[in-house]
Amino acid sequence: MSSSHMDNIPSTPGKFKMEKSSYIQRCRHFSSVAKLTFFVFLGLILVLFFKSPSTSSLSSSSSSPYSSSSSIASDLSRRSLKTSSWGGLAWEKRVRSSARIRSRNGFSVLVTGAAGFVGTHVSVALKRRGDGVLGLDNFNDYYDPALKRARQSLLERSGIYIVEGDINDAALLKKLFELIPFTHVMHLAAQAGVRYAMENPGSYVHSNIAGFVNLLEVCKSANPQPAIVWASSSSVYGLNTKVPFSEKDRTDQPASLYAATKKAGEEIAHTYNHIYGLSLTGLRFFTVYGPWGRPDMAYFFFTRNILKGKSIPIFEAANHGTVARDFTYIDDIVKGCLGALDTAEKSTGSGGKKRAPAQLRVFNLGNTSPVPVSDLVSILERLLKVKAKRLVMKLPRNGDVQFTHANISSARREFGYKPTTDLQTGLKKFVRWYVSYYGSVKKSDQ
Ligand SMILES: O=C(O)[C@H]1O[C@H](OP(=O)(O)OP(=O)(O)OC[C@H]2O[C@@H](n3ccc(=O)[nH]c3=O)[C@H](O)[C@@H]2O)[C@H](O)[C@@H](O)[C@H]1O
Repeated sequence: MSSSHMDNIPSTPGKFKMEKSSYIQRCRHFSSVAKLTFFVFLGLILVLFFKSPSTSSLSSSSSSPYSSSSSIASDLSRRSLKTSSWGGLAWEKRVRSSARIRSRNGFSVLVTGAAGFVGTHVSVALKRRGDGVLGLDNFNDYYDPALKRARQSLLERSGIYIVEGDINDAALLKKLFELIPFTHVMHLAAQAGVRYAMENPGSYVHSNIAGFVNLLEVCKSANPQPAIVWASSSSVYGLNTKVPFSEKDRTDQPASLYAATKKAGEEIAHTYNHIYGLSLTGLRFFTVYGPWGRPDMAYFFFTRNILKGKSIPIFEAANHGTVARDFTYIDDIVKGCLGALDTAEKSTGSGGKKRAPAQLRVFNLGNTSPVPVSDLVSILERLLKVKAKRLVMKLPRNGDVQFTHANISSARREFGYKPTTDLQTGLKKFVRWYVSYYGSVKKSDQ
């Protein structure tokens, strides 16, 4: 445990050593054991002090309910900038090989969050059509990292290498851009989940704001600057009541910190586009589901709990009001991501300077047909052939909105986005995957 604490002192080991050596020199002037003890004690306090910003940015109940970990120390280590060893000729060879373009006019794409749900699917699709793909992921334990490792194996089989590191690690990002002149960045690394933001607000700031800024800083200085497509969220519509949600609607009333950090991302994108000429496209995903999905999402843990005979909490709004989502199937989202990449114009800056105005876009990627959560449960019951133990409860005030509904005309116009999978069809594919992945579902204990 203590060695991992030492490992976690972010980017300060050199500084720490310097303090230690000057401390030793100063010790020579103090002969008494009492003074020595005092300085050792002071040193310890200083070390704790320098560690405190990263510590205090995380709430005390920071472990994820979706992971097996329950200690703050574990959370600190997963948020650490420490990157598992990178560098060296063999590593560079893997990076280059993964990013090698194999089709005429193909892209070379850095996919952040490549071991995540959407990241895995997008990476495979890009590779399949001949683009060079390099993944980046910090493999944090917000939810079961074994699932992320399984996705990694899947990508490995397609020839995609995932560099293990955090988007806050500027040295690593710079190195990757030194090795590969990425034409595009598909930025999907984020702290997801609406309700978890109340438990661990710091993780949202770390990944969705600080990490995004760090990535943009590296992109703006890269030569050539890549075009960036990144994951925003339907949650930015917050308390907006006008339906369906259009990109022109107001997004200044977020209902969760998650939504607020995604909205902040959109404003940050504006800034980097304005100052540095970075081409930026934000995609507002609407409750994406499907095979290899996220275990923290309702459709996923409802499935698990129904199969285990456990009750599932189904939220309803005031006066028995329906809670509904514009659930969007992963394959439709992948098409939207590729469409956005294909229509992204080049960034216009170089050497960290803007040369001309650059493209700045935001698109809804939804399904355009909201489904009540209770209907989602009915579909799962039919597919699983098990009756759910429904526990209907009031929509908690923890960031959830009552409904979402996407207007997708903008994405349709720009790149022909047209979702084709209804919830019944998509959930059927999800359930088939779930059963094959977890084997005998009765035994599954994720
Ligand atoms: O579109 C987005 O941008 C976001 O989509 C997703 O958020 P949500 O739409 O909230 O999905 P999800 O948690 O699966 O809840 C689904 C429904 O089940 C209801 N719900 C949930 C939990 C529960 O115990 N009971 C319940 O009824 C709940 O009220 C809701 O109506 C992503 O997680 C998020 O990262 C972000 O990408």
